[in-house]
Amino acid sequence: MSATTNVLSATGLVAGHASTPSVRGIDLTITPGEGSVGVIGGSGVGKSTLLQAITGDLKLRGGRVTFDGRTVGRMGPRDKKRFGVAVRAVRQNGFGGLDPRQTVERAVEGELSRARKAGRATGGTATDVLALMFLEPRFLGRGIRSLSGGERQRLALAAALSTRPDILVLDEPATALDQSLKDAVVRRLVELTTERGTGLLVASHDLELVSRVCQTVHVLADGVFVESGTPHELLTNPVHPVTREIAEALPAAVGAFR
Ligand SMILES: Nc1ncnc2c1ncn2[C@@H]1O[C@H](COP(=O)(O)OP(=O)(O)OP(=O)(O)O)[C@@H](O)[C@H]1O
Repeated sequence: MSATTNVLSATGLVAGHASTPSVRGIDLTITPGEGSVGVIGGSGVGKSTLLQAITGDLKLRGGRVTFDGRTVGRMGPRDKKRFGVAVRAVRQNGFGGLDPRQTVERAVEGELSRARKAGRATGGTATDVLALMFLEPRFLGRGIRSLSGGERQRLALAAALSTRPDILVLDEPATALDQSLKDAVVRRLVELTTERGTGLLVASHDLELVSRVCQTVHVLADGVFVESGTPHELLTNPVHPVTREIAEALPAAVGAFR
């Protein structure tokens, strides 16, 4: 895969659920193999809305989203199918596209089978998929609905990773995890996406997480990007008051990034 294929790009994106759009004039590019992009901002600023708009799950009010040069909202069935496999999203509190009525094993097997049919090299079993996110084989027989929030979050991440997408879009990927699991999950995410050249877009209110995963970070406030930079730049020299507030709220223990 060359660095210029399978690029997901938003230009002048405007989107929202209510009458006033939550996000406006957003420009964003995720290029597989060229580092991860983070969107940081407080509660309700529009992070999930932005991610839904970028993945084609929410109609745009303005602007354009393209994947590999094709406009996402206007794809024919073939391109749409390809897009669905190439760009995987794990929503906040979601099931990662898995059917919550199924057992973990059945859902993961279905996922692997779809990925194989789409020509994605999965080369593993359902047990291997669970191991990606430190879930033991004993979970295979469990119903997805019966999982705890943290188990479900890790299953959704593992399932998305198992299909080897070109781009992974994650909305608050670690909110349900305790600190030690969060550390392990973040390390694994960085390791796998770096090794595979997966483009990663992560939205979170958690600057520590975003700083550890992303090379470029955009600060979202009042629906617009107010500042962008590397995590180090935003932490050491925050310019916008919102960035300053977020940086100052970070525990001193994250001094490695300052
Ligand atoms: N389905 C919906 N219908 C109406 N309004 C919505 C809907 N989903 C989100 N909103 C509103 O859109 C705005 C942006 O919400 P969004 O979920 O994108 O924010 P967020 O930054 O992801 O927040 P959080 O960090 O709390 O999850 C909020 O005012 C929210 O109440």
